[in-house]
Formats: sequence, C-alpha cells, structure tokens
Amino acid sequence: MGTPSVYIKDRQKVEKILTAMRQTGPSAVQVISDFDMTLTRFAYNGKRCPTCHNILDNSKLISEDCKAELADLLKTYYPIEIDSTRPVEEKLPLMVEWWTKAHHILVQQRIRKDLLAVVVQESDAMLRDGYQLFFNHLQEHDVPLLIFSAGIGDILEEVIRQAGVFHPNVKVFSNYMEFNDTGVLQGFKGELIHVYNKHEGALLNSSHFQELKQRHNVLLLGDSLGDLSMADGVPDLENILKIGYLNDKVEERRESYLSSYDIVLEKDETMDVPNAILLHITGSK
Ligand SMILES: Nc1ccn([C@@H]2O[C@H](COP(=O)(O)O)[C@@H](O)[C@H]2O)c(=O)n1
Ligand SMILES: [Mg+2]
Repeated sequence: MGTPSVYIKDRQKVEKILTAMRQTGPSAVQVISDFDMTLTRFAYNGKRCPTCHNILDNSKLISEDCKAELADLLKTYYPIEIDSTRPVEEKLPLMVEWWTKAHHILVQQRIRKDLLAVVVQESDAMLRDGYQLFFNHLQEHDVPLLIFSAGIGDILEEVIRQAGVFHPNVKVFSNYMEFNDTGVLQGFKGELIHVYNKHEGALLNSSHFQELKQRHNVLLLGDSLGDLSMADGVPDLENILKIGYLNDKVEERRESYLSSYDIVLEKDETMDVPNAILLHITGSK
C-alpha cells in the first residue's frame, strides 16, 4: 500500500461548508455512509479485506464449487463496477446480473441464520482504524448515522454489533436475508440494492429522511461514485460535505473522484479525516 493522501479540489468550498456546519452544530447534522470499503478497511497488511458478501463467500457455509463460482463472478463484475470509463447506464444491468447470480448461489447453500454470527467472528472483516471514536462520538452527540449498503444487511449488522458500535442512532438500509420457519435462507427481502441504485433506496426511504427533516446538513461518506446519490432524498438540504475513499485503481480514478467528492482520501485505512471533521462540527476541538 502507498502513503495515504488527502486531496481537496476546492479548499474554499470545503472551508465554507465546515464553517456553516459548525455554526449550526450537531443538532442540524446527519451522517449518511456507505459500508463496505468505507466504514470497513480495504486492506490490512497488504491483503484485501472482505466485503459483506465476501464474508459469506469465503466462509465454511459455502461449498467449494460455489466458492469457485462466486469468485468467478467477482473476477468478471468487480472490474466493471470500478471502471470509470464505462457509463453508469451500461453498468446498471450488469450490476443487477452480478447481485442476482450471487444471491441465487447463496440461497442454494441453505445458509442457517444462527451461523451468521460465527461466520462474521471467523472472518477477516475489519472496521477502519478510529471507528470507535466515529460511532461513539455520533452516538454521544445524538447524530443519526444512516448506512446505505449494497452489501448484506444481516452480515453488516453483525460486524458492527460484534465491534460494539451498533448504537441506537444507527439505521441500516441494505439487502436483508429472508429465512424460512426453520431459519434457512430462502431469498432476499425487498428491492435489490446494488452500488448504482442507492438513490432509489434513498428515495424509497424518504419517510426516514422526513423524520430527520430538521437536519439540513449532511456528511456523506462513500467509496464508489454510486455512493454520491445516497443523500438524494434529503429534504431542504442546505450543506453537504462528500468524503470519498479512493481505495483501488487510484491513478485511473483520481480525476473522477476529485470532480465528484469534496475530499478524496487515497489509500487511507483510517477514519481520521471524518473524525476530525466530526469533532470540528460538534465543537469538540
Ligand atoms: N456479490 C457481490 C456483490 C457486491 N460485492 C461488493 O459489495 C460492495 C457493496 O457494498 P457497499 O456497502 O459498499 O454498498 C461493493 O464494493 C461490491 O464490490 C461483493 O463483494 N460481492
Ligand atoms: Mg462501498
């Protein structure tokens, strides 16, 4: 891994947003974040960390044949997901195809709900360094944290529960598993969420944003260009600061990230920058 870098295209704009957010304070803020590779680490000791899907894919609950099939899917579709030269419209059907095929394989494996906690415990999943301060500070200041994830909600919740940070101010929107009466996976609930349709999820859940309608300031955290639409349903948005983790293929994607995110964190495995911003907004430093 290279040295972590912080890029800001328009420093004045960032300073203006931060000043406004500090003036109104924590009661006017909500944090909207992606999960995989944003709140979790991309790599540790040079080895890729798993996404929610990968936690299951690599687990003892999946047969060797299916593991190979899931790995093939990842090899085919992940490069498409992160290819910044391909238009999103072209990627949409392919993302639906990836998620649908992967979920179909997972359902075939008759995964038991009661084994999910063990699988997470045995995985290499890691939240980013500084996650305790991030989650605990938001909870202490009653700032809602909305997590929009195209991962698997049941796994995501287990990761943050086991890390001791699934506080009451955290609300998760994700793909949740549907189990039958005997606790065996039989499908996924609701509309499929993939990386490029999070705005649909955001709008479908606009009733939730309504509950937060006095919170006009948003701190958005993501690692994909698809994450930029997560705040689309927020009513009367006044200030939004978008922080993007650029983890992979950094040279090719730097320019597109700099044009869309206010702050770009390149090869940074920590929550240091979001934490510093939170402390600033809450007047804690
Ligand atoms: N079968 C799949 C499908 C997707 N992924 C990865 O999951 C991530 C999505 O979750 P977010 O919390 O980031 O929305 C995304 O990075 C995909 O590459 C996967 O690993 N397996
Ligand atoms: Mg992500």
